[in-house]
Amino acid sequence: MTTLEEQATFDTPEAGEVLLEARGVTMRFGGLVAVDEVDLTVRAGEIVGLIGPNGAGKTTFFNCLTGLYKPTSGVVSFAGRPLRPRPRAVVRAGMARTFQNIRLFQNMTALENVMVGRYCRTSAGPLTSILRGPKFRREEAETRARAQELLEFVGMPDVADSLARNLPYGDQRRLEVARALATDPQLLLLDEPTAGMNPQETRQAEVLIQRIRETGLAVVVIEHDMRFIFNLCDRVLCLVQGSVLVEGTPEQVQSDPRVIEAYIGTSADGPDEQTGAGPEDGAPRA
Ligand SMILES: Nc1ncnc2c1ncn2[C@@H]1O[C@H](COP(=O)(O)OP(=O)(O)OP(=O)(O)O)[C@@H](O)[C@H]1O
Repeated sequence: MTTLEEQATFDTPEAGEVLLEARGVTMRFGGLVAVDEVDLTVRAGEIVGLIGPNGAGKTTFFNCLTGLYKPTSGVVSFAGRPLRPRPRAVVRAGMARTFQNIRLFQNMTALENVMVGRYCRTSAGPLTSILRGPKFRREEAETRARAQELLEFVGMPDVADSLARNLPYGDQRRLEVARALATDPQLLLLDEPTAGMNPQETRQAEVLIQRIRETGLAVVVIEHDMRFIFNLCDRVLCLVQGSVLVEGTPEQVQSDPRVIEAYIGTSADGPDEQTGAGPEDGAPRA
Protein backbone atom coordinates (compact mmCIF):
# COMPACT_ATOMS: atom_id res chain seq x y z
CA MET A 1 0.00 0.00 0.00
CA THR A 2 1.34 3.47 -0.85
CA THR A 3 1.48 6.21 1.75
CA LEU A 4 -0.36 9.49 1.32
CA GLU A 5 2.95 11.26 0.74
CA GLU A 6 3.73 8.87 -2.10
CA GLN A 7 0.33 9.37 -3.67
CA ALA A 8 0.41 13.17 -3.50
CA THR A 9 3.54 14.66 -4.98
CA PHE A 10 4.28 18.37 -4.86
CA ASP A 11 6.56 20.52 -6.93
CA THR A 12 8.64 21.88 -4.08
CA PRO A 13 11.54 24.34 -3.80
CA GLU A 14 14.84 23.65 -2.01
CA ALA A 15 14.55 23.54 1.79
CA GLY A 16 15.54 26.88 3.30
CA GLU A 17 15.03 28.84 0.07
CA VAL A 18 13.38 32.21 0.69
CA LEU A 19 9.83 32.10 -0.67
CA LEU A 20 7.98 35.05 0.74
CA GLU A 21 9.52 38.36 1.58
CA ALA A 22 7.33 41.18 2.88
CA ARG A 23 9.00 44.49 3.65
CA GLY A 24 7.40 47.46 5.36
CA VAL A 25 3.86 46.32 4.58
CA THR A 26 1.40 48.98 5.71
CA MET A 27 -2.37 49.07 5.26
CA ARG A 28 -4.44 52.09 6.20
CA PHE A 29 -8.21 52.30 6.26
CA GLY A 30 -8.81 56.06 6.42
CA GLY A 31 -7.25 57.13 9.73
CA LEU A 32 -6.78 53.57 11.00
CA VAL A 33 -3.39 51.92 10.48
CA ALA A 34 -4.42 48.26 10.47
CA VAL A 35 -0.95 46.98 9.47
CA ASP A 36 2.07 49.09 10.25
CA GLU A 37 5.46 48.47 8.57
CA VAL A 38 5.37 44.69 8.98
CA ASP A 39 8.29 42.59 7.71
CA LEU A 40 8.07 38.84 7.22
CA THR A 41 10.37 36.32 5.59
CA VAL A 42 9.20 32.75 5.03
CA ARG A 43 11.50 29.97 3.83
CA ALA A 44 10.59 26.70 2.16
CA GLY A 45 9.60 24.05 4.68
CA GLU A 46 8.95 26.49 7.56
CA ILE A 47 5.82 26.77 9.66
CA VAL A 48 5.34 30.33 10.87
CA GLY A 49 2.63 31.33 13.32
CA LEU A 50 0.92 34.71 13.38
CA ILE A 51 -0.75 35.54 16.67
CA GLY A 52 -2.19 38.63 18.30
CA PRO A 53 -5.37 39.85 19.96
CA ASN A 54 -8.54 40.65 17.99
CA GLY A 55 -8.07 43.52 15.61
CA ALA A 56 -4.26 43.21 15.66
CA GLY A 57 -4.17 43.19 11.85
CA LYS A 58 -3.48 39.51 11.17
CA THR A 59 -6.14 38.93 8.51
CA THR A 60 -5.48 42.33 6.94
CA PHE A 61 -1.81 41.38 6.64
CA PHE A 62 -2.82 38.06 4.99
CA ASN A 63 -5.03 40.04 2.61
CA CYS A 64 -2.03 42.24 1.71
CA LEU A 65 0.13 39.18 1.08
CA THR A 66 -2.45 37.45 -1.09
CA GLY A 67 -3.50 40.33 -3.32
CA LEU A 68 -6.96 40.92 -1.81
CA TYR A 69 -5.69 44.29 -0.64
CA LYS A 70 -3.11 46.50 -2.31
CA PRO A 71 -0.97 47.64 0.63
CA THR A 72 -0.82 51.38 1.19
CA SER A 73 2.96 50.95 1.15
CA GLY A 74 5.53 48.20 1.30
CA VAL A 75 6.65 45.41 -1.00
CA VAL A 76 5.71 41.76 -1.17
CA SER A 77 8.00 39.43 -3.15
CA PHE A 78 7.67 35.76 -3.87
CA ALA A 79 10.62 33.60 -4.96
CA GLY A 80 12.64 36.76 -5.52
CA ARG A 81 10.10 38.58 -7.70
CA PRO A 82 7.78 41.42 -6.68
CA LEU A 83 4.24 40.13 -6.49
CA ARG A 84 1.43 41.95 -8.27
CA PRO A 85 -1.36 42.60 -5.74
CA ARG A 86 -3.89 40.46 -7.62
CA PRO A 87 -5.26 37.19 -6.17
CA ARG A 88 -4.84 35.38 -9.49
CA ALA A 89 -1.19 36.49 -9.85
CA VAL A 90 -0.53 35.42 -6.27
CA VAL A 91 -2.00 31.94 -6.81
CA ARG A 92 -0.08 31.49 -10.04
CA ALA A 93 3.14 32.56 -8.28
CA GLY A 94 2.68 29.73 -5.76
CA MET A 95 0.73 31.01 -2.76
CA ALA A 96 -2.64 29.66 -1.65
CA ARG A 97 -4.80 30.45 1.33
CA THR A 98 -7.85 29.50 3.31
CA PHE A 99 -10.20 31.95 5.00
CA GLN A 100 -11.40 32.46 8.55
CA ASN A 101 -14.96 31.63 7.46
CA ILE A 102 -15.45 28.54 5.32
CA ARG A 103 -15.77 29.51 1.66
CA LEU A 104 -16.68 26.29 -0.15
CA PHE A 105 -19.10 25.82 -3.02
CA GLN A 106 -21.66 24.23 -0.74
CA ASN A 107 -23.82 22.69 -3.47
CA MET A 108 -20.89 21.11 -5.28
CA THR A 109 -19.33 17.79 -4.37
CA ALA A 110 -16.09 17.56 -2.43
CA LEU A 111 -14.25 16.41 -5.55
CA GLU A 112 -15.65 19.29 -7.63
CA ASN A 113 -14.58 21.78 -4.97
CA VAL A 114 -11.00 20.53 -5.19
CA MET A 115 -11.14 20.48 -8.99
CA VAL A 116 -12.05 24.17 -8.98
CA GLY A 117 -8.74 24.88 -7.23
CA ARG A 118 -6.92 23.02 -9.97
CA TYR A 119 -8.22 25.07 -12.90
CA CYS A 120 -5.62 27.79 -12.42
CA ARG A 121 -3.04 25.20 -13.51
CA THR A 122 -4.86 23.85 -16.58
CA SER A 123 -4.37 25.33 -20.02
CA ALA A 124 -7.53 24.45 -21.98
CA GLY A 125 -9.01 27.71 -23.33
CA PRO A 126 -12.72 28.53 -23.64
CA LEU A 127 -13.00 27.08 -27.14
CA THR A 128 -11.36 23.77 -26.18
CA SER A 129 -13.65 23.62 -23.15
CA ILE A 130 -16.82 24.24 -25.19
CA LEU A 131 -15.84 21.71 -27.85
CA ARG A 132 -14.64 19.24 -25.18
CA GLY A 133 -11.83 18.11 -27.45
CA PRO A 134 -9.12 15.57 -26.58
CA LYS A 135 -6.96 18.14 -24.77
CA PHE A 136 -9.89 19.19 -22.60
CA ARG A 137 -10.80 15.58 -21.81
CA ARG A 138 -7.21 14.67 -20.95
CA GLU A 139 -6.80 17.67 -18.65
CA GLU A 140 -10.19 17.02 -17.07
CA ALA A 141 -9.17 13.42 -16.27
CA GLU A 142 -5.86 14.61 -14.81
CA THR A 143 -7.63 17.27 -12.75
CA ARG A 144 -10.09 14.71 -11.42
CA ALA A 145 -7.30 12.25 -10.52
CA ARG A 146 -5.26 14.95 -8.78
CA ALA A 147 -8.31 16.12 -6.84
CA GLN A 148 -8.97 12.58 -5.61
CA GLU A 149 -5.30 12.25 -4.65
CA LEU A 150 -5.56 15.42 -2.59
CA LEU A 151 -8.74 14.27 -0.87
CA GLU A 152 -6.78 11.18 0.15
CA PHE A 153 -3.84 13.32 1.26
CA VAL A 154 -6.03 15.34 3.64
CA GLY A 155 -7.47 12.09 5.02
CA MET A 156 -10.86 12.04 3.27
CA PRO A 157 -10.61 9.29 0.63
CA ASP A 158 -14.33 8.45 0.62
CA VAL A 159 -16.09 11.80 0.36
CA ALA A 160 -15.57 12.62 -3.34
CA ASP A 161 -19.29 12.46 -4.20
CA SER A 162 -20.59 14.07 -1.01
CA LEU A 163 -21.94 17.59 -1.26
CA ALA A 164 -19.69 20.01 0.62
CA ARG A 165 -22.63 21.21 2.73
CA ASN A 166 -23.26 17.68 4.04
CA LEU A 167 -19.74 17.22 5.38
CA PRO A 168 -19.01 17.65 9.09
CA TYR A 169 -17.41 20.98 9.98
CA GLY A 170 -13.88 19.60 10.44
CA ASP A 171 -14.07 17.86 7.06
CA GLN A 172 -15.18 21.09 5.38
CA ARG A 173 -12.07 22.77 6.77
CA ARG A 174 -9.88 19.94 5.45
CA LEU A 175 -11.64 20.19 2.09
CA GLU A 176 -10.64 23.86 1.93
CA VAL A 177 -7.03 22.84 2.52
CA ALA A 178 -7.28 20.24 -0.28
CA ARG A 179 -8.67 22.90 -2.62
CA ALA A 180 -5.84 25.28 -1.73
CA LEU A 181 -3.29 22.49 -2.31
CA ALA A 182 -4.84 21.85 -5.73
CA THR A 183 -3.34 25.13 -6.94
CA ASP A 184 0.15 23.57 -6.47
CA PRO A 185 1.35 26.16 -3.94
CA GLN A 186 4.79 26.42 -2.43
CA LEU A 187 3.38 28.40 0.48
CA LEU A 188 0.05 27.88 2.20
CA LEU A 189 -1.57 30.57 4.37
CA LEU A 190 -4.18 29.35 6.83
CA ASP A 191 -6.46 31.83 8.60
CA GLU A 192 -7.65 30.30 11.87
CA PRO A 193 -7.79 26.71 10.59
CA THR A 194 -9.03 25.28 13.90
CA ALA A 195 -11.70 27.88 14.71
CA GLY A 196 -14.84 26.02 15.81
CA MET A 197 -13.13 22.63 15.87
CA ASN A 198 -13.35 20.11 18.69
CA PRO A 199 -10.07 18.87 20.27
CA GLN A 200 -9.94 15.77 18.06
CA GLU A 201 -10.41 17.80 14.87
CA THR A 202 -7.79 20.29 16.09
CA ARG A 203 -5.30 17.46 16.59
CA GLN A 204 -6.07 16.18 13.06
CA ALA A 205 -5.45 19.67 11.68
CA GLU A 206 -2.09 19.81 13.45
CA VAL A 207 -1.06 16.44 11.98
CA LEU A 208 -2.20 17.52 8.52
CA ILE A 209 -0.17 20.75 8.64
CA GLN A 210 2.91 18.79 9.75
CA ARG A 211 2.39 16.41 6.85
CA ILE A 212 2.06 19.34 4.43
CA ARG A 213 5.37 20.70 5.70
CA GLU A 214 6.98 17.26 5.23
CA THR A 215 6.22 17.55 1.52
CA GLY A 216 8.45 20.67 1.48
CA LEU A 217 5.76 23.38 1.51
CA ALA A 218 5.92 26.37 3.83
CA VAL A 219 2.92 27.28 5.98
CA VAL A 220 1.92 30.53 7.66
CA VAL A 221 -0.89 30.09 10.13
CA ILE A 222 -3.04 32.57 12.06
CA GLU A 223 -4.46 31.06 15.25
CA HIS A 224 -5.80 31.97 18.66
CA ASP A 225 -5.17 28.44 19.98
CA MET A 226 -1.79 28.90 21.64
CA ARG A 227 -1.18 25.22 22.34
CA PHE A 228 -1.69 24.53 18.64
CA ILE A 229 0.65 27.37 17.61
CA PHE A 230 3.43 26.59 20.06
CA ASN A 231 3.33 22.84 19.25
CA LEU A 232 3.41 23.36 15.54
CA CYS A 233 5.44 26.41 14.57
CA ASP A 234 9.16 26.94 14.04
CA ARG A 235 8.75 30.67 14.48
CA VAL A 236 5.99 32.91 15.81
CA LEU A 237 5.19 36.58 15.20
CA CYS A 238 2.95 38.43 17.62
CA LEU A 239 1.15 41.42 16.09
CA VAL A 240 -0.38 44.11 18.27
CA GLN A 241 -2.18 47.13 16.84
CA GLY A 242 -0.76 46.44 13.41
CA SER A 243 2.91 46.16 14.43
CA VAL A 244 5.16 43.20 15.20
CA LEU A 245 5.51 43.19 18.98
CA VAL A 246 7.70 40.08 19.22
CA GLU A 247 9.14 37.56 16.80
CA GLY A 248 10.96 34.40 17.85
CA THR A 249 10.81 30.71 18.60
CA PRO A 250 7.68 29.42 20.34
CA GLU A 251 9.68 29.28 23.60
CA GLN A 252 10.79 32.91 23.28
CA VAL A 253 7.35 34.19 22.37
CA GLN A 254 5.35 32.30 24.97
CA SER A 255 7.60 33.46 27.79
CA ASP A 256 7.77 37.09 26.65
CA PRO A 257 5.95 39.29 29.20
CA ARG A 258 4.92 41.74 26.43
CA VAL A 259 2.94 38.99 24.71
CA ILE A 260 1.22 37.98 27.91
CA GLU A 261 0.41 41.62 28.65
CA ALA A 262 -0.96 42.18 25.13
CA TYR A 263 -3.46 39.39 25.61
CA ILE A 264 -4.33 40.15 29.21
CA GLY A 265 -4.79 43.79 28.22
CA THR A 266 -7.34 42.69 25.64
CA SER A 267 -9.20 40.52 28.13
CA ALA A 268 -9.35 43.30 30.69
CA ASP A 269 -10.47 45.92 28.18
CA GLY A 270 -13.77 44.24 27.42
CA PRO A 271 -15.24 44.30 23.92
CA ASP A 272 -12.94 45.41 21.11
CA GLU A 273 -13.87 48.89 19.93
CA GLN A 274 -13.27 48.15 16.27
CA THR A 275 -14.75 44.69 15.95
CA GLY A 276 -17.20 44.64 18.81
CA ALA A 277 -15.79 41.24 19.73
CA GLY A 278 -15.83 40.10 23.33
CA PRO A 279 -12.70 39.27 25.32
CA GLU A 280 -12.89 35.50 24.70
CA ASP A 281 -12.63 36.03 20.93
CA GLY A 282 -9.18 37.56 21.12
CA ALA A 283 -7.93 35.79 24.21
CA PRO A 284 -5.59 32.90 23.53
CA ARG A 285 -7.16 29.46 23.70
CA ALA A 286 -4.67 27.46 25.73
N1 LIG B 1 -12.03 46.62 5.15
C1 LIG B 1 -11.80 47.28 6.29
N2 LIG B 1 -12.16 48.57 6.43
C2 LIG B 1 -11.91 49.24 7.58
N3 LIG B 1 -11.29 48.71 8.65
C3 LIG B 1 -10.92 47.43 8.58
C4 LIG B 1 -11.15 46.64 7.40
N4 LIG B 1 -10.66 45.39 7.62
C5 LIG B 1 -10.15 45.41 8.86
N5 LIG B 1 -10.31 46.62 9.43
C6 LIG B 1 -9.84 47.01 10.76
O1 LIG B 1 -8.44 46.75 10.79
C7 LIG B 1 -8.06 46.25 12.07
C8 LIG B 1 -7.38 44.91 11.90
O2 LIG B 1 -8.38 43.95 11.58
P1 LIG B 1 -8.03 42.45 11.26
O3 LIG B 1 -9.31 41.77 10.89
O4 LIG B 1 -6.93 42.40 10.28
O5 LIG B 1 -7.52 41.93 12.66
P2 LIG B 1 -7.21 40.44 13.12
O6 LIG B 1 -5.95 40.48 13.89
O7 LIG B 1 -7.28 39.52 11.97
O8 LIG B 1 -8.42 40.16 14.11
P3 LIG B 1 -9.19 38.78 14.46
O9 LIG B 1 -8.27 37.99 15.33
O10 LIG B 1 -10.39 39.26 15.20
O11 LIG B 1 -9.54 38.11 13.18
C9 LIG B 1 -9.31 46.22 12.91
O12 LIG B 1 -9.38 47.41 13.68
C10 LIG B 1 -10.43 46.17 11.89
O13 LIG B 1 -11.61 46.73 12.40
